[in-house]
Formats: sequence, structure tokens, C-alpha cells
Amino acid sequence: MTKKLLPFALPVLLLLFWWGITETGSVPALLLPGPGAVAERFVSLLASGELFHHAATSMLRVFSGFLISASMALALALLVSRSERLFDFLSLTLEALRVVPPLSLVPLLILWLGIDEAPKLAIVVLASFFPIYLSALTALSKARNDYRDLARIFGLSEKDAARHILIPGASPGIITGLRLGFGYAWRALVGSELIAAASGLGYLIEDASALARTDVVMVGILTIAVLGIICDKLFRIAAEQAAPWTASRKGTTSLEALPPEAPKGVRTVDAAREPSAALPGIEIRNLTVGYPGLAKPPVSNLTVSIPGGKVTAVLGRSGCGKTTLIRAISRLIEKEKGDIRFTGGKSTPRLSMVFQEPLLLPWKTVRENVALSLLPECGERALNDPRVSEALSLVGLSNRAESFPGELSGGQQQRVGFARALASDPEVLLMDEPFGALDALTREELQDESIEVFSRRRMTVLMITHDVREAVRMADSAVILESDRAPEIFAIDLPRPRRLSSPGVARLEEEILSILMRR
Ligand SMILES: Nc1ncnc2c1ncn2[C@@H]1O[C@H](COP(=O)(O)OP(=O)(O)OP(=O)(O)O)[C@@H](O)[C@H]1O
Repeated sequence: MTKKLLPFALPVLLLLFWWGITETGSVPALLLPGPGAVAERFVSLLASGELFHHAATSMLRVFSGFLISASMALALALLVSRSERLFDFLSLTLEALRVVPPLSLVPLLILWLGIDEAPKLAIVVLASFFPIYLSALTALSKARNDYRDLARIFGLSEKDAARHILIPGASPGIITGLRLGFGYAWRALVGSELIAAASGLGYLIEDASALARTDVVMVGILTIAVLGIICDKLFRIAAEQAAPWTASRKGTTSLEALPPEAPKGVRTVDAAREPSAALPGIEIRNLTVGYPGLAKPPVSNLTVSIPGGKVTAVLGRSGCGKTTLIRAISRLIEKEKGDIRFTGGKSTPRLSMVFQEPLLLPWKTVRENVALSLLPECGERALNDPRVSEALSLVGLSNRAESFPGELSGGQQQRVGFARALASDPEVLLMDEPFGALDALTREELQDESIEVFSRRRMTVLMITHDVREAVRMADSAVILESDRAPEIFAIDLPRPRRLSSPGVARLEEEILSILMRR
């Protein structure tokens, strides 16, 4: 309650101060009429219809100019966010236009467009264009960068990526820009009405000031403030509607709301793949991958074979190129030289990835996030595909299918990322330190769950990890990478389940660790 009333405290204090100094007669009424006199003037202007006429005229101008400006700014931001060349081409011109105050253009605009509505609209358009354009461009570019890998790995079309990722991801930023732009539009319009107008709130203020009617000036100013606050409030409500995932829905998942499990008898992906079917291995020959501006490529002349149907851990010191390797295999970055070939018959097997960060879309429910990987194959039917429920059940999250990612713990979010990767039934699964950011207990829990999943589903797994213990628990072999040397391959041939306390596990862990330390 106190929090709700707090914003009103300062205006009330100011009102009391205003009333106080005008009541004592220390300030002449011509300079500052009292609140009572201003209220009286407000009522009389309202009753005569004069205030409504001016306010409606100003609102119409602001809205028309704002709509024109918003359409142009959003369309341009969408185009520029897709093309770096267009950005470079426009940047200097737009920057120059941005720093010129719109009101300084009034003389030219009057000269070119006359003194009717056109120059006033032009001022509103110019004033509100840049906040909208810049906020939209930043939000669209951020959403594109943040989720680029996700869209590429799951093979989303430009249209699907825009619809499911780009626009919803950027919408809070876009709406903030619209809000800012609307504020700028108001300010510029009232300024332009002070100069060349026969109606509108700016005109009302200018006209009253010439006649020394300070009470009318104050009515005009207060009306602008109130209308501005109302419009801003409406934008805030629109922003909340556009980003409902930001509002917590904790506790809304009831048992009744649980999604149906995959119907019994459905041909599941576990059963779909013949145990004898060859799973693709990965043959890497003389691979070199670098980055522009980096003197030495992190992956240089690397040759290694990753066996099909096995779990292979990639270990190595920080910065030795583990992530670069996995990104090159998944074609998220281009190789400079060498060859990456999938063995086992298919040149492009179904490939999926679990990212270091879960990379979930916060505006989509858990089920929708998992279904994303099936979008290219199933379109809108992806949401009801039994593979989605099955993947959720594999990671133990069937009861959270309708939750939003923001309502889940870090471990649960990582499970959703795992389910999303599993739903498309990958033949090759790449995992980039999937449990790195989790606490020790959750990490162990997820390691166990993953081992269980890999034993039920056959796939080729390549997993980056920093944790030697994790590699020994989960993998069939470990590749130890180092920038300047040939990789060392280590078979982890221990019976499962592998208890950390068992001497074999501890011995192997120590052996690998000593190799890593030596390097
Ligand atoms: N986008 C990039 N642009 C330029 N250099 C990069 C880029 N990404 C990585 N690098 C550099 O490439 C090298 C290898 O990075 P990479 O992320 O592959 O290492 P890593 O072994 O996965 O490290 P870590 O274990 O710390 O995650 C590092 O020196 C890094 O600074």
C-alpha cells in the first residue's frame, strides 16, 4: 500500500507548497496563481469545450506523427538488423540527422511545407523516429545474436526464426522505444505549436502567455503532463502484455494442467532406431579453425576420430579450442582448412546440441521450447508431437511442461535444453559443458540422468567438459586437446554404473588429471 502511494507523496507536497506560498500572498497572482484559481480555470475551459478542442487537436497530431514515425523506424530497424552493409551505408547520415534538434528545422519546414499540419507532423516524426529506431535496432540485433546458434542448430527458417525468436525476443525493447518515442513526440509537438499554430495545447499556452493569463498557461501545462502520464501508462500495460513471461506464474502448474504423457503404444524414438543401425562417427582430418583478428587459430591441423554410438569427452585447458572444435563440427563457424566428415553412411546426420547456457526462450513455455527443435520438420504440429512429451518425460519434467523457463531452477532449465536436443532424435549430440554452471549436487544428478538417457537411446555423443571426474563417469573415451600437439585419446573402459568411490574410477581420474597437468 505504502509503495503504491509513494509516487503521489511528492506531488501532494508540491501542491501544498504551491498552495502555501500563494495563500500568504508573497508571490503575485500574475506570476503564480493559486491551485484554486487554476482549478477554476480548468473547469471553465473544460465546460466551454475549449480545453477539449485543443487537447484533441494535439493528441491527433501526436498520434498521426507517431504512427508514421513508428512504422518507418520499425521497418528500417528490421531491414538494418539483417544487413551489416545497410547499417554501414546509413550510419553516418542517420547519426547526423539524430543530433540535429527537430525544432531547429522549424524555419526550413515552414518554408518548404507551409504553416498547416505538415510541418507539425514532420517535427513529431523527426523527434520520435530515433528513439524508436535505435531501441528497435538494439533489441532486434541482441535477439538475433543471443539466439543465432539456436536457430541455426535446429535449422529454423528465416520466417520461423523471426516469428518465434526475433520479434518476441525484441518486443520489450521495441515497446520501450515506442514509449520513449511517444514522449519525444509530445515534447516536440508542443514546441512546434508554440511557433506556428491556431489550435492545440502549445497554441493555448502561447496565446494565454501573450495575454498574461498565467492560470490558462498552467492549465495547458498540467493537461500535457496528465495526458503524457496516461499515454505512458498505456504503453507500460502494452509492454506487459507483449512480454507476459516477465510476470511470475509460479504455482500455476496444477496437476490438472499436466500434459498427457506419450500415449501407450506410440512408436517411440527409443524403439525406432534399430540397435544394429550404424551410428555416425566423426572423422576430423587436418582441421584448422580460427577467428578474424586472432593471430593463431585455436584449432590447428587437428586430426582425430570420434567413434559412432559412443560417448566421447573432450578435455583440455581453458582456451585450447574445445568450443571452437564443437562449433566447427556443428557448422556454427566456418573451418579454414581440413575436413570434417561423418561416417556411417549419411553425410549430414541429424545433429543436435546442448549449449553451455540453456538458451531457452523465456517467452515460451517449457513444452514450446522443447517443440522448437521439431519446428522445421513438423511446423505448427510440433507442439503436439509425442516426441516432445517423451523428451520431457526422459528428463523428468513432464509436470513442468506449461511452466515458463523463469519459473525453473538452473538445473531444471538445463534439463529443458537437454530435452529440446533429444526431441529431434539426434544421431549426433554435441554438448558444450552442459553442466558447467550447476552446483555439484545438481551436476551429479544430471550426469546420472544423462547416462541413463544415453543407455536408452543410441547416439554419438561428443561432450566438452572441464571436469575430469565427469568425463570418467560418463564417457567411453576422452580426447585430450592441446593447441600445439596431437590430441591424446584415452579409453575409459570401466564397468557401469561407475561409482566415484570405486578404485578404478579414482585411478583413471588421477591418470587423466596428471596428463592434463603435464601439458
Ligand atoms: N568469437 C571469437 N572471436 C575471437 N576469438 C575467439 C572467439 N571465440 C573464441 N576465441 C578465442 O579462441 C580461443 C579458443 O576458444 P574456445 O572457446 O574454443 O576455448 P575453450 O577450450 O572452449 O575454452 P574454455 O574451456 O575456457 O571454454 C581462445 O583464445 C578464445 O579467446
